[in-house]
Amino acid sequence: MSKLIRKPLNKKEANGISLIHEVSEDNSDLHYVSFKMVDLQSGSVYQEKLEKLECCIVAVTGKITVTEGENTFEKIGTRDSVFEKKPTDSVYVSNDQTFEVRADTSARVALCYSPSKSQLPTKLLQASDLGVEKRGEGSNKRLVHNILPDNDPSANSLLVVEVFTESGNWSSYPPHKHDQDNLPEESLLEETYYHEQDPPQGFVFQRVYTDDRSLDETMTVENGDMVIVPKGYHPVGVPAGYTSYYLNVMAGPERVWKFHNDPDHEWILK
Ligand SMILES: O=C(O)C[C@@H](O)[C@H](O)C(=O)CO
Repeated sequence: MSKLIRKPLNKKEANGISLIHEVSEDNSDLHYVSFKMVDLQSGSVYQEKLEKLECCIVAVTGKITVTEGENTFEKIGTRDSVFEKKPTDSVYVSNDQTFEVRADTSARVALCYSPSKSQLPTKLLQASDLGVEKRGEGSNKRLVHNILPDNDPSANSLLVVEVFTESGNWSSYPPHKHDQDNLPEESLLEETYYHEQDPPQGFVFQRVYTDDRSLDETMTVENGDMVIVPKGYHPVGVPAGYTSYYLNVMAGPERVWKFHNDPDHEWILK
């Protein structure tokens, strides 16, 4: 199996917490992005003290109460399934802060991390304030919820977005990459994908490849899998009958999303 794909851990920890995914510098080739997905039983509490990292706490499903110092955001979260396609609530917590996530209902919570040295205010990223985009045309259409886009100054290095791609469509397509620290031409952003499909027995195909094909992995990605994109193009194809969801986390030396399309396939945009 490719070292870029991760199957759910489903590791039951203490007090009603299950670790679904943990991606970090210790177990991947990533240096900027790290990620945890946890399931919380109703009433359970997840606590963490951040060092020189910032964190976007995404209420993927269910309702949670997030506390950091004097800040309390009660019963946030908007959906029982991502496939309700409603934007959801998140909370930004900066470096050197300690936060707590209490599950008001059973909840799946994404913890999206990247480097941060200059502390910014803790902030609720309210669902109703998120930018929603309908991108693409033909069989290249997708729906994008911008949770922490690069034009939102709430974070130092973190970018978070979720994408819905319907039956028979492609996304992250035409294939693009952002693996060169060469602004204004291209930015260097590592990326992770947390995938779900509806109905859940579905799968999508994702290819991660470089111009010189020194990296060229095509993966069958199933419900709950993660894909790690340290570099290269990373298109996703969705078979007929299924809807794809993925949550992207990106980070790099500059908080700018400036991608470069694969010149072999850019013609489809014309
Ligand atoms: O536009 C899309 O299809 C989503 C992708 O841009 C995805 O968020 C990504 O690959 C970001 O680099």
